[in-house]
Amino acid sequence: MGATAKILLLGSGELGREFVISAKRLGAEVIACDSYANAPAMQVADGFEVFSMLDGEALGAAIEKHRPDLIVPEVEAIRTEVLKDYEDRGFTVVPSARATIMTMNRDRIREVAAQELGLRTSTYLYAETREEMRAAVEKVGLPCVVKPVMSSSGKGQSTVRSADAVDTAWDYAVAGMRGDRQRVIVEAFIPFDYEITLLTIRTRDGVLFCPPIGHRQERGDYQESWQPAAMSDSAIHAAQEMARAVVDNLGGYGLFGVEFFVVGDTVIFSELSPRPHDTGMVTLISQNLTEFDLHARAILGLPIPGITLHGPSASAVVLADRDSADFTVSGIADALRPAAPGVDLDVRIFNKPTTRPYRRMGVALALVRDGTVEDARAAARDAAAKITLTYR
Ligand SMILES: Nc1ncnc2c1ncn2[C@@H]1O[C@H](COP(=O)(O)OP(=O)(O)OP(=O)(O)O)[C@@H](O)[C@H]1O
Ligand SMILES: NCC(=O)N[C@@H]1O[C@H](COP(=O)([O-])[O-])[C@@H](O)[C@H]1O
Ligand SMILES: [Mg+2]
Repeated sequence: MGATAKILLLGSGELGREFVISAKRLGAEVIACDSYANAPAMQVADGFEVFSMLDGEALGAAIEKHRPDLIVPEVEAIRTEVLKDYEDRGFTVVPSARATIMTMNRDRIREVAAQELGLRTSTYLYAETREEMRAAVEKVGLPCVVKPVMSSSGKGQSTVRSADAVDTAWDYAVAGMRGDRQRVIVEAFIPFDYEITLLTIRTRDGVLFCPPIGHRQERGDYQESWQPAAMSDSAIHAAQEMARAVVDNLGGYGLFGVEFFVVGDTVIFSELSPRPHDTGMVTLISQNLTEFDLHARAILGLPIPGITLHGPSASAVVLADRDSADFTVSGIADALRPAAPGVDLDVRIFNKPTTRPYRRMGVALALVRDGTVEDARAAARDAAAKITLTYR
């Protein structure tokens, strides 16, 4: 086929879909994998495979069948030991098998950040039983945040505000955890002023940063994001140095979404994704190169001469509210009509085959040429509100 590189994409959601488009524009061939057919990235890829990424045998079989130049994880939940195995046999895992193992397990990345690198994090303890969790909550203090060590997008996460809530939080964490380790992290609740994602790109020519992205989360899941987040120079510098330390420790090439809480001028490391981040979808309108373009260039060894911001920008999510396999999406024309001049609007509709409560089905994007980040946030929220899901 004469492709520049053959990529096996592990996970085929909305982030994968945009990544496939970016990689294909640079001549790559992409085989998209996920646990269900017709996933968003499969719809735009060269080929697809349907299997659970947690099934080590099926994962190995897909790697053997396609013999990709690059294995690119798109979700956290992957049988990562298999990736390590194939890396040892000479395959390239993006950014590295170790990075996928460390970040899939909150306790492992926390140990690297807090113990090995000495970065500031929330106070934390681990627990493997209800009783241990009760003791951990007492030591860490109230309020605190409880999360399964293996989970993402807020699954199994809750905030404990009183001692009576310990049982409910434990049960919720156990129900929301994935993988075979019944273990939670109990973190002191950080009353942050704001939180950011710092998109950090590790390339052969060094480490690059995008302007910081602010975001708002509900139920541990992102609702809106904006760029640039207003931050002091010293806070940006502190976040960049922490992000650099973490990505250099993890190694490999690619884009990482490094999450921080900010209190005054104090920057606290939270966690990171060794791949494009959901809050980074704002870069689909805000930058000359999107986070997906940057990931593709970094892993293909292509130059990134500069990252420029077009102006204050924002993204706002479109969520479903029930389970359905028969629904339509409408209102796109209204969503794309700006209420004011000087505002660019766009949408991404993911075409997921089914809905479920709070499932992200699309995102609205806004860029204001002559205005503020607040204007961009309002424009993105208004556009998202115009998109409706009708269930049949
Ligand atoms: N210790 C904490 N104090 C205050 N808020 C917190 C704390 N930990 C998490 N949160 C809130 O919950 C959100 C989700 O937490 P976190 O990023 O750890 O979960 P996640 O499941 O990995 O999410 P994702 O996979 O979407 O990144 C954070 O962005 C923040 O808003
Ligand atoms: N915070 C991680 C994240 O945003 N991941 C993105 O969501 C998809 C899963 O969506 P689904 O649960 O709707 O299938 C993943 O495939 C990825 O694109
Ligand atoms: Mg997070």
